[in-house]
Amino acid sequence: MFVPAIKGQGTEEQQKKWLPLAYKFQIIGCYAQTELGHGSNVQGLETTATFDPMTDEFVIHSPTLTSSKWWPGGLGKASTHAVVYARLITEGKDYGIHGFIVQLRSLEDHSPLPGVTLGDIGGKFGSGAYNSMDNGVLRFDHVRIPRDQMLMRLSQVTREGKYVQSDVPKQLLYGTMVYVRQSIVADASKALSRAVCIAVRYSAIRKQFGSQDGGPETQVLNYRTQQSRLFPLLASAYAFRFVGDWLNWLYTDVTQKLEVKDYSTLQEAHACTAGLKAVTTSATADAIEECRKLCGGHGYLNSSGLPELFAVYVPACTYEGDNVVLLLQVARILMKTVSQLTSGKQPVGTMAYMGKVQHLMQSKCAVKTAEDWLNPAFIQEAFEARALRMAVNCAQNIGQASNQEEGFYERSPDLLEAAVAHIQLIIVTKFIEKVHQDIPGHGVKEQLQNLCNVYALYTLHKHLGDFLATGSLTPKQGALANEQLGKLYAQVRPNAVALVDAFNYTDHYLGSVLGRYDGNVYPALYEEAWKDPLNETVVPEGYHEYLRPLLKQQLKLSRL
Ligand SMILES: CC/C=C\C/C=C\C/C=C\C/C=C\C/C=C\C/C=C\CCC(=O)SCCNC(=O)CCNC(=O)[C@H](O)C(C)(C)COP(=O)(O)OP(=O)(O)OC[C@H]1O[C@@H](n2cnc3c(N)ncnc32)[C@H](O)[C@@H]1OP(=O)(O)O
Ligand SMILES: Cc1cc2nc3c(=O)[nH]c(=O)nc-3n(C[C@H](O)[C@H](O)[C@H](O)COP(=O)(O)OP(=O)(O)OC[C@H]3O[C@@H](n4cnc5c(N)ncnc54)[C@H](O)[C@@H]3O)c2cc1C
Repeated sequence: MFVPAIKGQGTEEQQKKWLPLAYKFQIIGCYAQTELGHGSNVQGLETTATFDPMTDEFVIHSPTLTSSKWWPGGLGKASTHAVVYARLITEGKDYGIHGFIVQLRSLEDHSPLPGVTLGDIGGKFGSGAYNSMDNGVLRFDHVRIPRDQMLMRLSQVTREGKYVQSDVPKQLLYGTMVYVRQSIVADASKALSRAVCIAVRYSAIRKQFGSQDGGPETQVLNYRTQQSRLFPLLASAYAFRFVGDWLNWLYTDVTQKLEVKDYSTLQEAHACTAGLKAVTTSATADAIEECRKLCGGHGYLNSSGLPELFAVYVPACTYEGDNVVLLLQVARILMKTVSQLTSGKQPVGTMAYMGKVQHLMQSKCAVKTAEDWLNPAFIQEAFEARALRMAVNCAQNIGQASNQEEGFYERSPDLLEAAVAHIQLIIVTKFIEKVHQDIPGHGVKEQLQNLCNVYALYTLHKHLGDFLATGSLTPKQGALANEQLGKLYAQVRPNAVALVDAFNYTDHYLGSVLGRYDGNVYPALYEEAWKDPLNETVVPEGYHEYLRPLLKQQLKLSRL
């Protein structure tokens, strides 16, 4: 994040100076924004950067305990430099949060520079999976840096100490986070596909119950409950891959527009990266845990690869923006869009469907049979009607409050659900668009169509309350969707293993004895057990100190 921050907020000159050093690992940088007292609320950060016109320097300082930088990855032990986000103060005025390049450690002996206190913040969730990352703590005691180490693409401070705001939106300060959020959506698909690959392969080899006359037991992958839990996750892995590909296109397009000072899609980029990051990471974290449970007891073994994958993945719901905070950002933009509908201003991009407000507010879903749910037009319209009606309902309720902000606060739980509905519509839309494309490979398109319908109808089933409460569907149509879902699971089953083999993960990358390509799980589990350090001795350490005295004492007591 050190590099994209300099790319996005540094001048050409600053990029020429600092990026080659970073690329060649002549310096190691981190992104020091979050503090002990503030993470979500960036504008609440307390670290100060005060301009000293006498020396043409900024004085970086941590005025309070809560201003200590806290969490930045790589900060504790590895980084020599940081992009530090601090309150810019010049001529006695606080201009808010800006980025500054600050050297933290000597390039000679890696010792912290004068005025810099550095360390690691300690162990984290799980069996240490994330402990390979030195998330750090950093405090400044009046550390001086040259004025030209303020990232000056978005705003500048002159030699005399005058603050100058460039003619670019101040939100570009948040650009690095937008970049990382879009990459996290693709990462969600990778993490989810790993977990699903393990769970599907294991479910194909695991047999339990159902033996007839001594014959083989039933593959657990054949149980309807296993399919109804697992196949929506398989479909989600593909859904997140395709929406992640689209989001990368959107991000690239916005970045190109920014180059020519076209800021027209900045808001769309923010809403989509924030919302898709929130929805895909929450779903993926839940799905990895579900995949662990789908593997029964063996899923709880470290050798299954699932506990570590879960422990490493779950902070994705928090880092790069807490998911609730990000969804509320989406909700704010939805409310702004709804308020503009009466002005005649046509919504664009992923909000364009809201322009069909007259139709969508009164449309009646035309589904009459289970098979009708295989028609993408019916799915698309149902998801559009749900999302729009939820947004309009929120806007109407907010409108009844004494003031907008109070209303937004009071209705924030409902706004959260409206934001999720909008983002799920984007994911469904992009999946439908993908399967409408020419897709090579014999039968591949049909399989992806099945998965697209599984993702859409599973999501509809899971959020049926929204669809019924907004009148977007009738209970009968909801039941027909569930009926169709069961038929789709039967169509996915024969290709389930092929659909996870298609991720083409090596056994090494998968890191799971349950997900081995050859399915030879039981010998691998047995072999792996003996590698456990506890098995280095036949009689366990502690026997003589603890077990033997206890056993002897109890034996003696029993003879009394
Ligand atoms: C074995 C297993 C192995 C592997 C497992 C598999 C995979 C692992 C997965 C991934 C690993 C790979 C990579 C991981 C990558 C990164 C993770 C590491 C580190 C994480 C780094 C961090 O966390 S960095 C810090 C992140 N912090 C945040 O996100 C802070 C969130 N807060 C904010 O963004 C802001 O404070 C805010 C937006 C919430 C509020 O902003 P503000 O106070 O300014 O107020 P407003 O809401 O009024 O906004 C003002 C206007 O600005 C618009 N806006 C806001 N944000 C943006 C934006 N980003 N872009 C554009 N516009 C923005 C907003 O809409 C308002 O506009 P108006 O028109 O209404 O004025
Ligand atoms: C593994 C990991 C790596 C990280 N790496 C970095 C890094 O490299 N650089 C960096 O700068 N930071 C990093 N962070 C910090 C991370 O970005 C923040 O933790 C994250 O942005 C969440 O902010 P917070 O901790 O202040 O959460 P809080 O905002 O304190 O969240 C606590 C609760 O408050 C709720 N909440 C907060 N505000 C609102 C609101 N307005 N309305 C409703 N609910 C609200 C949240 O939903 C949440 O439930 C990392 C964090 C982790 C876990």
